[in-house]
Amino acid sequence: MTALQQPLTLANVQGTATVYEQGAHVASWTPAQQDPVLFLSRKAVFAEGKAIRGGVPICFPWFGPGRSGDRSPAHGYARTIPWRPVSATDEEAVFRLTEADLPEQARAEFPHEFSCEYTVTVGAALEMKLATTNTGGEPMEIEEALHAYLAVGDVRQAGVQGLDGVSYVDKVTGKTDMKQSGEIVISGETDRVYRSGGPVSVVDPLLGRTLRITTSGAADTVVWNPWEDNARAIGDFADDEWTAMICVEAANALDDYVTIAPGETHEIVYRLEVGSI
Ligand SMILES: O=P(O)(O)OC[C@H]1O[C@H](O)[C@H](O)[C@@H](O)[C@@H]1O
Repeated sequence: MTALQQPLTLANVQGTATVYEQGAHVASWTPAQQDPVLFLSRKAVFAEGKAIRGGVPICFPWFGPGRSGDRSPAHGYARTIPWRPVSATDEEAVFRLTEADLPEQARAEFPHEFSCEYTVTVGAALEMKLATTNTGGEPMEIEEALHAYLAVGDVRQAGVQGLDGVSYVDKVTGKTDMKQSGEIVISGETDRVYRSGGPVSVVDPLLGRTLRITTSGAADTVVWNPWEDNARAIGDFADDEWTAMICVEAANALDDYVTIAPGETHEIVYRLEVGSI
């Protein structure tokens, strides 16, 4: 496997982030005088064609195995191929991906002309905006997610707030008509597509902070923790790391796929801030 090039570093007085060209993948974000906010596995592999375990993978043009359930690779192509750097300052980096960047097989499976522009803004907040333009002549259906891995002290003690009363699909049990009651407390394998785009807070008493997530253009919030047994089965994830992370993802998945008309642009935005408990 060929190792990835060094990531781009965005550093200013308010915070520092690193972004790999492969996947336009934000691998870390550390606001000034704070601990890292994104989880990155110590077994993450930084190699061409391999998704990085942690940070913020971009899932596109489908999520997981897609709404049909038979798409491969998982989460689409965008996280494993290089994006083109467009511009970079200490605060903002922009990357682009078009159909011309996709491998041949991908173009057969996703036969659309498009331009994805991804803007990462680093400061006291981390903001990621994925703008997808349909540059072809036919309507284009996409699924997508900004699949953020958040670092927590111990996931069993953290609470995810903001989804009380929201209906969700439970991908662990296969039940599609679930309804959240109160805050989410992780007490086993969790893989849920909530039918709401936030705002959501992860209250973390151990690290003494609250991670605040606001999104736009996302119909869903995905919450994922593999728990103990599944963690062991993931090669690029250490056995004990499931306690130190939770994924809270902005998504348009399952029935919430997006249809983009020719010439139109769809945007999904994920904004992350750190607050006190
Ligand atoms: O292992 P990956 O392909 O990166 O996927 C990791 C996870 O991503 C999402 O959260 C999905 O909802 C999960 O079903 C999946 O297991």
